[in-house]
Amino acid sequence: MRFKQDFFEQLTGFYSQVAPLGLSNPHWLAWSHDAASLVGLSTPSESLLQGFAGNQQIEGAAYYAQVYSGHQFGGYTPRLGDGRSIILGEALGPQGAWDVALKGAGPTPYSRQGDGRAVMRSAVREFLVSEALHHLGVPTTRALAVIGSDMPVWRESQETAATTVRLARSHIRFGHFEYFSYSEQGSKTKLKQLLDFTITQHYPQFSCDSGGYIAWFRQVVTDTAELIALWQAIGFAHGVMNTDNMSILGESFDFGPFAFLDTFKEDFVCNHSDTTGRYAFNQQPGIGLWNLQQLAQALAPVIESDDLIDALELYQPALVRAYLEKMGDKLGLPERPLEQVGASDLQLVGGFTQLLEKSQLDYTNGWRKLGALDPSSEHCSLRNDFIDVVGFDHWYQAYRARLGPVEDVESWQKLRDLANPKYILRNYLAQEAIVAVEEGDLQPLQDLFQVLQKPFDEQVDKNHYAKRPPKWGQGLIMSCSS
Ligand SMILES: Nc1ncnc2c1ncn2[C@@H]1O[C@H](COP(=O)(O)OP(=O)(O)OP(=O)(O)O)[C@@H](O)[C@H]1O
Repeated sequence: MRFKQDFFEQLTGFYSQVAPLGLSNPHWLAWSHDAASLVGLSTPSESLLQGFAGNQQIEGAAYYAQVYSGHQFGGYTPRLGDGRSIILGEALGPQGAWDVALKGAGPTPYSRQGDGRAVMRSAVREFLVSEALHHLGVPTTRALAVIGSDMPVWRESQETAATTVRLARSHIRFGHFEYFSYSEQGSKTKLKQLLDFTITQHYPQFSCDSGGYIAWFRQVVTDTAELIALWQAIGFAHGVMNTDNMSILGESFDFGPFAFLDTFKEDFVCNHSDTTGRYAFNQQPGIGLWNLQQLAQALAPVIESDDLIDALELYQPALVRAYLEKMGDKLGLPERPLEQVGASDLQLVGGFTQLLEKSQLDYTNGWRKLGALDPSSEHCSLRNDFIDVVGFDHWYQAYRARLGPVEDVESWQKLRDLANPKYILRNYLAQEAIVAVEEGDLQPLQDLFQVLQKPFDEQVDKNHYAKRPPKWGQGLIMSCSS
């Protein structure tokens, strides 16, 4: 790997240098060839293993933990920072540079009471979901590998430590801006420095002046809206949308108790600690805006408030536009100007998801089946899946009216398969793979990973990966202690 160290060299005072503690008896648990190629790597090697485990220095790496703060469950925590993640620098790849971070590499000055470690199950989950989301077409941080070890770590019981090697185009979070806005006692210097760095590195189309700043913020607002629209379309619940978990680049970031919806439930909560449902599935769009409002407040010392407020107005329309575009693809609707069909298309989408919810049907499979039907036929085979058959008939009538004539049904169905994935990372599948890893068998993890890399394809002999959870896995919520 070849590194540049722009963050490290240009933003002194925004991080602490820290050495990883190392892992005993490290071994590869997972490796993503696709992610590895982004930083010019092809195959795993012993020296990479020892390097990523923190047992050996990696040439050119700087080893630092960034400082940031953030709103957690609505309350402001003035100082967070990378408590268990050490960044090596920006690795140069064929399509640009990627931050490489060792998540779970040991304590840092920001660890507070934590041990700086990640347990195997959470490292494997982060690996799988990062790569799964990427292959579903959702912007996300990537995962290059997971290193396991025999090092004991205590959570609710004894587990083993592991490290996820994370790639991110940037690790800058909303919380970085909050930290440098609120902790510098009125000095705008660092906030401006961070803003200029972000723009120069990641938004070269904008200038580092007042016009460029507001153009940049407008872009952040729409990028965030579009990301959340994709989550809603694909049925992904993040679970902990704190502002320190929001990437400034609008990528999915920091995976804890996340879940893809199985049985559709609009207000599904995937996080045990979220007792009020703040981060419920149907709250995500509103929370995205709330988080942007916090970011705007942090930026107020350097961008005019009126401009920030105007930019926030872009959020709702951008989200609706992106959501309707995605759902229109799922439904196969012919394109029409949004002003004409926006409201009725939203009703059509809502009508279908309500039917799914009433009949407790699976979100992903429900859409996949819809895309496989013959819309030229008045009789829909799908109707028997629904309890509310009359409701379904009404909906189907409205759907066909909006669709209009479909000439080539086969091509129409093929296009639907590209919009309605067959394979998602169901919690029970992740759990089965994790249990196998605990028992020393890596095959189920590798097989699952293989399937998730082609989520839209019909894969021979892989139908069981598309099945709804067995009883033990229904509504499975993962532990938050990671
Ligand atoms: N075991 C741990 N030891 C030290 N710090 C921790 C530990 N677990 C979480 N933290 C810190 O607590 C804060 C909130 O944790 P959160 O789970 O949101 O992040 P994370 O998953 O650890 O890291 P990231 O946001 O980089 O993916 C972060 O500052 C994080 O570094």
